[in-house]
Amino acid sequence: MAEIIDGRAIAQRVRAQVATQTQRLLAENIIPGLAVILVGNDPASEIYVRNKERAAAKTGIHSETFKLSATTTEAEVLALIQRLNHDASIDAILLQSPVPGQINEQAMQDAIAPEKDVDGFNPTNIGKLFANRAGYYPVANTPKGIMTLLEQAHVELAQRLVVILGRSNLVGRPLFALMEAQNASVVLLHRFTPDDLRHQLLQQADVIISATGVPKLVRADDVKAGATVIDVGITRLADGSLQGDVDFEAVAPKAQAITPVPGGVGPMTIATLLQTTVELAAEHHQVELEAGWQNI
Ligand SMILES: Nc1nc(=O)c2c([nH]1)NC[C@@H]1CN(c3ccc(C(=O)N[C@@H](CCC(=O)O)C(=O)O)cc3)C=[N+]21
Repeated sequence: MAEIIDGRAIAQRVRAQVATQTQRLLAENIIPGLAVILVGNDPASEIYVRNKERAAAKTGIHSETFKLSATTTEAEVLALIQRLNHDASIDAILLQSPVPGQINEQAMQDAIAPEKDVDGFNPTNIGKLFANRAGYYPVANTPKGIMTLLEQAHVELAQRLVVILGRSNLVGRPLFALMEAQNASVVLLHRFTPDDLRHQLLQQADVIISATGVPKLVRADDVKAGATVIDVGITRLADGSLQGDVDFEAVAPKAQAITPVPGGVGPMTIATLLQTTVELAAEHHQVELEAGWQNI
């Protein structure tokens, strides 16, 4: 039976580190500031934003949520982003995805100043990630949190085969770059990958990351004995329960380590968002964070 990677417990340790780091910044009169922009009323986004507000408040980060109606124009969102870009009390700006159809999400991501781009969606930051540039720049928090989870679970990546399902800008693409930078051999699959090819590649994988939103896509016969399985998918079923991309009951007995849904990757995303906010604040004020503080 696999080790079940406890995302809540690891997220709790990350948040405790963020709180300690925030206290150090506060002692120097630096208040890390996070602005979240939520346009419209997507129910999943509302839950995410509420959880984030609560977590930020507990760590001492100043967070402001801007709730805009579903009929907000692109010009209004742009004006808000530009105001926050120039607001010295704000270190991190997050535009919650998805946005209503009248708003061009890419144009908004381009408008967020790269040094306040807490999601790492600005092309400048994506370019640095894919070029494996040295120095600090923000990276999307779900993939960054998955790297922390794997490190905490002592999962080796160098020389291993990693198969990622799903090529979103939020998860699959940045994760590909992060894993490859750790000397894994990485394969990025998507909805146009033929089923038989997907099965063949999954069966060889040392690490499987699934981020598709297709419930129970990854089955026991897809998984090599001893593989590590990270489930990023969250689908709310008709009965209100949450289902991941992985058939957990069937896969867990074969895996070396596996994340549950809920309680796996989700809590890490929020903790890592707070971590990135503090890192951006430290960058803006040219404060060195304690060496090794991420070694939770
Ligand atoms: N700009 C932007 N950045 C994001 O990072 C972003 C986004 N937009 N849009 C939506 C997705 C989704 N997302 C989640 C974060 C936490 C949980 C989470 O805490 N999940 C809990 C369960 C929560 C529940 O019970 O519903 C868990 O898995 O244990 C889920 C989903 C961030 N996203």
